[in-house]
Amino acid sequence: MPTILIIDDEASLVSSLTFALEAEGYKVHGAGTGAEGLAAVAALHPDLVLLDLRLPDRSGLEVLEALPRGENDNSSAPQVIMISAHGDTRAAVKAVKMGAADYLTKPFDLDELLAIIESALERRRMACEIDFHRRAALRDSGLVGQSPALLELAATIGRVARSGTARILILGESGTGKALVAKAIHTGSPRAAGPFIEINCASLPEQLIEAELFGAEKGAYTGAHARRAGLVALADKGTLFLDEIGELPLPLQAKLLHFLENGQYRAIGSSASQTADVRVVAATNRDLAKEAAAGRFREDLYYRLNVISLAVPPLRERGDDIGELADHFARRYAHEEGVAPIRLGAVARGLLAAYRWPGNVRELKNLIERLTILFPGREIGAAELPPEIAKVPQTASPAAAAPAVPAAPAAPAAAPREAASISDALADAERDMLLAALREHAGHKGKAADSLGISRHAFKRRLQRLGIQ
Ligand SMILES: Nc1ncnc2c1ncn2[C@@H]1O[C@H](COP(=O)(O)OP(=O)(O)OP(=O)(O)O)[C@@H](O)[C@H]1O
Repeated sequence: MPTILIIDDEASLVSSLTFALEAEGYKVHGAGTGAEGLAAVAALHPDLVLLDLRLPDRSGLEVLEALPRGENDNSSAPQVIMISAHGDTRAAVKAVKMGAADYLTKPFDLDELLAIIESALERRRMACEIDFHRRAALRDSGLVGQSPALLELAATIGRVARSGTARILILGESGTGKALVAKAIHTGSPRAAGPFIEINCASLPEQLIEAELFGAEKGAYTGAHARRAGLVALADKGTLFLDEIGELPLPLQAKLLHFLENGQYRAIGSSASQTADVRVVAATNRDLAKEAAAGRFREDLYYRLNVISLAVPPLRERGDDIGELADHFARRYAHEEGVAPIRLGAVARGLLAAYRWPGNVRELKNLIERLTILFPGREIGAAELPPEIAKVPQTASPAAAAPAVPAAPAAPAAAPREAASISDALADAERDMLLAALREHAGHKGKAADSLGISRHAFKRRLQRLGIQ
């Protein structure tokens, strides 16, 4: 049952409207002043507010300004209908420009009021529904974050996924989550029951990528001991995700173009054409238009791939997502390591928010993993953070919400090379701790793991990752 709040100082109007609206099945509350009205909105979270333009303590426009807004996906904001007296029309129109759903001039007809209320509530229901679907799509995709930029991305993913065939080019800096976006497109598409196959075009030399993509006959090249199916064949009825497409060697670009144009391809060493029903989603952190202009990427392939392009924003433009992602990874790594999660203090949160994150979510994820190992269960302050983050200049990001940062020389804006040095510094610290624990326990891994408060399995995984024999 929708809740309506009437903010009006005319007691007789409030009581007659309350009577009429309750008879229509609404839950109704009244408030006689702007202050009372704002308190009632905060306490009752009404679905709709009937707001008089003239109130004893302040104007209706001031109250409207102080109410939660419906923008930025805040679908819980109430719909507002202004009630104006004769001669107040200009103010009422201004209210609509400020976000009110509609206005009525006294004296008004009850049927007219009911029709306006119903259509405003319908609008709110739709906003809530869209919001619900966006958030559900985000949850299912595994993309953590609630920033307007991410919600917008989730909405676009939902729209583009539906077609099931349109090719999509995902653009964004390294580590922003392009692979997760590709997976979300697959999961939200009619191909969801089919396979999702991923290949990183930068990971293999040319001939191996060709064999990987299109398959090869036995003996087609040195080392091809058996016939192998390509990923294109494996992705039949599903989605093929070509990560780092900008790195695909030129001769292979021609073969991919041929496949995109007519759905046909040929395995290495085979004379027969094969077909596959595949949706191609590609991703790159390069400016492909520029690469094409420079002759390093085929222009025709670029246009074939770029039917719809989708930009994943860098982490530094996602505001509150940084804190939410940090908490998410803190819980996840604590669970994996079998330790208590690290806690981020206010200073650490401010510093993380102000840092530029050249390696984006991947860099944040790695940082939280290392902090979990080094300081399980501890509160993280500036001292526990790597110097590049602890010393971030306050002006580093316009969105920076950094609290007082310890006096530090203004460091230049962080560059990828610095990110590598953060990782190196943390890896060194981790290596020292692991080796010290091993030495202390005469090479006994179980005891060394116990002394660091992590499981034996986690301990061995770390040794392996750091290449410690
Ligand atoms: N919004 C997010 N929520 C949770 N995890 C995320 C999010 N974005 C990225 N990640 C994680 O960060 C890491 C990097 O993401 P991903 O590999 O998708 O980035 P990418 O843009 O494809 O990087 P590259 O261009 O280097 O291939 C992954 O482990 C991914 O799971």
